[in-house]
Amino acid sequence: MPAQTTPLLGCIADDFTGATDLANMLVREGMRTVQTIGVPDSAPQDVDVIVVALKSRTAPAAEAVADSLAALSWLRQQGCRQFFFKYCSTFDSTPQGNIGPVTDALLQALGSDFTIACPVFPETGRTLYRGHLFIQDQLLSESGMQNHPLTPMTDPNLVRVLQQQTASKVGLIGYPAVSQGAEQIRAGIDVLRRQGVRMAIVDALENQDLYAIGAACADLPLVTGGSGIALGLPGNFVRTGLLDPQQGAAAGELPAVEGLSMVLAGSASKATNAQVKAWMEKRPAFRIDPLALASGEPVVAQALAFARQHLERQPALIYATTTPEQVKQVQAELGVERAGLLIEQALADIAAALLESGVRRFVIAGGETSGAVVKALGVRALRIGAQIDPGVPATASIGTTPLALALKSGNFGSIDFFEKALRHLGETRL
Ligand SMILES: Nc1ncnc2c1ncn2[C@@H]1O[C@H](COP(=O)(O)OP(=O)(O)O)[C@@H](O)[C@H]1O
Ligand SMILES: O=C(O)[C@@H](O)C(=O)COP(=O)(O)O
Repeated sequence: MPAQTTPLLGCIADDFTGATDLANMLVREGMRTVQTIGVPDSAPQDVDVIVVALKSRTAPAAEAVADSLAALSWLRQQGCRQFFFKYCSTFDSTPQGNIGPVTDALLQALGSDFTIACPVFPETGRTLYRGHLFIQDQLLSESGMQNHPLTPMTDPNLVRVLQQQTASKVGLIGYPAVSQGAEQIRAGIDVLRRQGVRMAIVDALENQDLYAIGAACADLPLVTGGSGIALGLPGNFVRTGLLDPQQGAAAGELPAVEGLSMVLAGSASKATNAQVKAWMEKRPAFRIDPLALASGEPVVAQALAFARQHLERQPALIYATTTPEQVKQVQAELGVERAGLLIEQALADIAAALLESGVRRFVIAGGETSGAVVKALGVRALRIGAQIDPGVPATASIGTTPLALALKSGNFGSIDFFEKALRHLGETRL
């Protein structure tokens, strides 16, 4: 079968590492995938999927809608046949949006009357039963997400949560139907459609459920969810002869990248804290102090001097990561936004200078942090490679200095993620 020349699936992701997570799933299922940073100037070649990464999760709803519609319009111009709106597996949103308003706008633009909403991602412990989202063994509202600074999730019932964000009728396809497979799910969709439901939360517990849901959604112009639900979509293209099933692992092949390596961590999440601690037990690390940054100390220059001292011999870590208590203290002193931006800017400046010094492999922890760093590195698009850990693939930059990158969402990755990721990117001095 000749390689597909027009992309099949067009995806819009509401944040940067979330986009990479989605792309990872699609590559795993044999689709060649490129992620762009916003709507790009030119179309990527030789791809089955394009994922446009936006920064719309916490933007005002009108802005999130406008950015998402612009991405949709561009993806339609590229010839995509089906569209996917990716949000967080913890359904991160406020009562004002943006999952509801963006879904409404995309449905309307596509002339469609129905879609599903399913954030389930079993490999990272996100399951949904009778409309209630669980994070491992806890309800969403007791998982720590109730304390999220921007999008506190205090209600685990996603039918209720989504209904608050939209005037469209929201329904549920429950586990009794889902567990019986694609045909029953399709029947459930038909029933809800007849009742005037426009968006259905869909229960799922295992990957097997996600494959069935994917098959049932073959004819929907728009599918929405976390990265898990994308597992079942590539099979639809294989069944209709549009995607070569032999492509398999080759979909994730990346060019080798030569050069020095560095880890940058701007995430303060629990998983990143553990990963930083594990790294520091064996390897060099430099802490960015936000208060020193704010008082004008030459923190960036000090971090670079540290890096240059180690880089020729082994990779090193520069991190702002700290405990929630210390983050709160810094935020009280500097303000939430200023603290975040100061650190993101410092890590971005450090990354740009490291690029000049020959660093070509970067492991970056944190969604916002990844956005800032990748921008400073001049990257506009990424080809997606093999999975490092659930939700995090190896990636390679396209159209700029060849770089190997791993962008980690704060909550993802095993405790030894940094070393593991560096090895995946081709670093041998570990
Ligand atoms: N020590 C710290 N004090 C205050 N803010 C911090 C600290 N370390 C990191 N931050 C900020 O916290 C935010 C973390 O967000 P992000 O990079 O998206 O990580 P995650 O994926 O874990 O949410 C960033 O804006 C970052 O600059
Ligand atoms: O779906 C997920 O959990 C991730 O892909 C994601 O979007 C995580 O967001 P951040 O933790 O803000 O990177």
